[in-house]
Parts: sequence; C-alpha cells; structure tokens
Amino acid sequence: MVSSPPPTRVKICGLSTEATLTAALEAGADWIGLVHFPRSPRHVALAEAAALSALARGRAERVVLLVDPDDALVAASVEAVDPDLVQLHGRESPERVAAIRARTGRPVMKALGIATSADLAALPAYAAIADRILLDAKAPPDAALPGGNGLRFDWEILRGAALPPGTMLSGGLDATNVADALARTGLGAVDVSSGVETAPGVKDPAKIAAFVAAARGGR
Ligand SMILES: O=C(O)c1ccccc1N[C@@H]1O[C@H](COP(=O)(O)O)[C@@H](O)[C@H]1O
Repeated sequence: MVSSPPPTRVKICGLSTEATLTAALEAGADWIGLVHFPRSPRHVALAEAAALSALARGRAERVVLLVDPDDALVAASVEAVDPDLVQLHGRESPERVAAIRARTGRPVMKALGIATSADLAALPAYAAIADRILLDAKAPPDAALPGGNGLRFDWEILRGAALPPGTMLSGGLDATNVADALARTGLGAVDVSSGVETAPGVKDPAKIAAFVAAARGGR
C-alpha cells in the first residue's frame, strides 16, 4: 500500500487578537506565532502574549518570536508565554542560538534570510544546533523589520540544497502561491504573516482559513 505524505504543517505568525488567534486555531494551524518586537506592527506585550498563549495551549504549538533578545528578555518571554518553540529572527550567532536553547530548555527555530545561494552557507552551523530552520526572504538593507515584510525569495535557490528535516519556508507566502512554493521546494512546513493580513498587523480570518486550506491542498 502506498502511504500519502503527511499534511503540510502551517504556522500563522503575528497574531495579536483573540479573534484572529481563534481563526487560526479553527483553521487548523499547527503553530501560532506571537511577535515580541516593538518595531513590528504585530508586536504584543508579554502580558497579552501570555493571555493569547493560554488560549492556544493544547490546540496548537505556541511560538514566541524574538529578535536578538538579551538574556533578560529571553527569560521574561519564556516565563510569560510558555512557548513550545522560540523563534529567533535576528542576527543571533550559532553560539547564541545554542546558549538560548540551553538557558530556556525550549526548542529553538532559527530564521535565516535568503537572497542568494551564498546565504545557504550559514545553514550547516545553525542546523547543528537549532531544532528547526526557517528560511525567509532576506530583508532589504533599509527595512525596518528583519522579517514580516511580505517579500519572497527565489525558491529555485533551494533546488538541490541539503535542508534539514522539518525546514520551514516563509517570505511573501499567501493563499495564491503557497501550493506552488511547496511543490517547487518539496518542503513540508510553511509560515505566513503579511499574506493573511488586510493591512500591516491586521490579520484576516478569511485569509487565514484560505491559506491553511491552500497549504494543505498542496501536499
Ligand atoms: O511578522 C513580523 O512582524 C516579524 C517581525 C520581525 C521578524 C520577523 C517577523 N515575521 C516573520 O517573518 C517571516 C515572513 O513574514 P511574511 O509572511 O513575509 O510577512 C515569517 O516567518 C514571520 O514569522
């Protein structure tokens, strides 16, 4: 008997209200992302993040997204959010990723910005330490945010690359392109923020549902 591949796993990032968190859970998201980075339009204070995380407990894996956090912020966010996964989306070195993983005892996902195939050179050092790798479009030099910019990268860069199991794809994904992205990359997990919004930071329940359905239909 031929077994079918597992369904694509989906992360909806940057949820900041109870209504949109519920929409993500009802759509069947595997991970819900809570951004704690004040420059982001999706930033949630730790008290809000704690409340949203509590609503999702047992229904989806809860991710706290941090950018170059110091030890105090790492400790405070883990204490508040009780995350199943810590997403590091800054310029954290492999040593820093390892230190955060050791300090928190939580699985860590390291985001790598990709613009050219040369950007994959950093991958092995992070893959040896992180529990999961996230490949995102590299932010432009003048961007205010290191991610969440709604930009995609050329997925052909990944052709033939040795990617660790569980590698997640993000960057400019939406319901219209996610199936193509999955087919072209062969990856089994995706992350989206801007592509399920009507304006920066404003998530849309219908777009969330459409994205999850499109991702699952694609695999
Ligand atoms: O979403 C944000 O505001 C954000 C801020 C800082 C770092 C990363 C951020 N989001 C992550 O960026 C990627 C791509 O997002 P998009 O779909 O292109 O908008 C995604 O992995 C988010 O988790």
